[in-house]
Amino acid sequence: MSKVLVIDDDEFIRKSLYRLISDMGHDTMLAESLEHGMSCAEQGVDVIFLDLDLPDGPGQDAIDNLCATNGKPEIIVITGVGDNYGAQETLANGVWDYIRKPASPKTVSTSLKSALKYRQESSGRHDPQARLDACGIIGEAPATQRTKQHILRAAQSEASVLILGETGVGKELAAHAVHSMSRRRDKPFMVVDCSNLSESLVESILYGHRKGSFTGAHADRRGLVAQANGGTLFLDEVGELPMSLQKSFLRVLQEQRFRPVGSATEETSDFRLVAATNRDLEKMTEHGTFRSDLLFRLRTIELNMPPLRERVADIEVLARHFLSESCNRYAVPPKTLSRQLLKVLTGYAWPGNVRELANVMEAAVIESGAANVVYPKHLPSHIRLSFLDKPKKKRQQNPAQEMPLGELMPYMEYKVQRDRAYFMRLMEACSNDVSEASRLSGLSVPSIYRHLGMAGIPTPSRRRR
Ligand SMILES: Nc1ncnc2c1ncn2[C@@H]1O[C@H](COP(=O)(O)OP(=O)(O)OP(=O)(O)O)[C@@H](O)[C@H]1O
Repeated sequence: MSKVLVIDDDEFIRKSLYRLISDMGHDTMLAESLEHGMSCAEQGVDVIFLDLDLPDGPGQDAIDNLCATNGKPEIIVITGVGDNYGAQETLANGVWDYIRKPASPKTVSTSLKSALKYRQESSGRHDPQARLDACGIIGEAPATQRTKQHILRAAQSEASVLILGETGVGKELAAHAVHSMSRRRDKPFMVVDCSNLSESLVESILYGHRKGSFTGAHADRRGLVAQANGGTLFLDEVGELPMSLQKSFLRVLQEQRFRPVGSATEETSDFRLVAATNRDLEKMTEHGTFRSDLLFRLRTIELNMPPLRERVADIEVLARHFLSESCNRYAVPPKTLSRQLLKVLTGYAWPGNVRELANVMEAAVIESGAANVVYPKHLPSHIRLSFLDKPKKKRQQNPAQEMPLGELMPYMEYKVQRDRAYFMRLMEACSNDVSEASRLSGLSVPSIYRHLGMAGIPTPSRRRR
């Protein structure tokens, strides 16, 4: 017996669905509003029939939250003819099915049965969340959890997916996850790196060629499109796809037919398309460097990968992961991260995102040598400097600015306070290593000691040479 929730403000519909679903042997809950529906869904349900026009808001706005509830339910939208939120948008949002009212009992029961069958099969294989974790996507920050939910839903559909995000955010990882969680998981995942397609060989790389079709074509060769048959074709850096190729490629995407170079006949390939880019494709279409019809074809589902600075809560777990990965790679005993180092890492903006963090942790493992704790001094200096530049509290940024006129302190006193804040932060970033502080600040070692003394900061004992 499965648990089914009906969220609809129309009492007649609620009652009819209740009878139909209960007769099918399922436990049925009814809710007349989004708020009530959400509290029922929190109890864990398998399928939700969701009306879009509800008294306390549009149903489509609640799809994400309903999908994220305990039971990770499938959603079947059941909506009146007048609603302008269309089937395409709904399905692109990862909804299981879209039914128009008035719906026959057969339509409703068929849709419910297929959703439940899918759940049974997929839970038999694995818990979707566990499968997602197995795809190697680390992080539990709210923005990451939302992304994971979107990946899960994208994987359940067959629609084209366009993954957007800055460099190094994990777009390729997400594309892999969409494939590994889809019904095509046992078939090939073929990557086309569009930034690396040489104009002369591009057609042969994508569509293959026949022996003798050009100099150097010594044998028949299958292209990436043919190799993706049954699986997923991943167009990485799709914004770099040469304009000259965009038109012919659009046709291939639409018809799933292509002609190998030198062949008289066309071949077909049943592939699911996933593309990724860090470029602004909308803007590119405005500038005429990307075809709008191709963009339209690529982005049935859009997945936005948030930058690392918007999921600070993930930095620690990712840093630990890359630290342990690098320790294994370099066959050194496991290391731990110092508290100060975590502060520096979480305060940095990570323009290169997760890839930059992975590289930094690898460099820190090398830099820390035999030490079993990694300190800020093992980080590249630009990261430590950014920590120094960053005010701890607004007040320290410029104490004078926030000072009411009546409280203006004598300049020398103000300067002492500012210096003290700087040197405290410097020593924290350098884990109290004066030579390191000297290197980072550009001051001599004796000068550092002098400043520490003047600022009343306890001085670390001088190292013997
Ligand atoms: N959430 C994550 N958990 C674990 N590893 C991650 C995560 N996100 C990214 N990575 C790792 O970071 C590196 C960069 O990720 P990926 O290549 O997927 O980024 P990208 O957005 O495709 O980059 P680019 O735009 O430069 O092609 C990879 O080694 C990937 O495994």
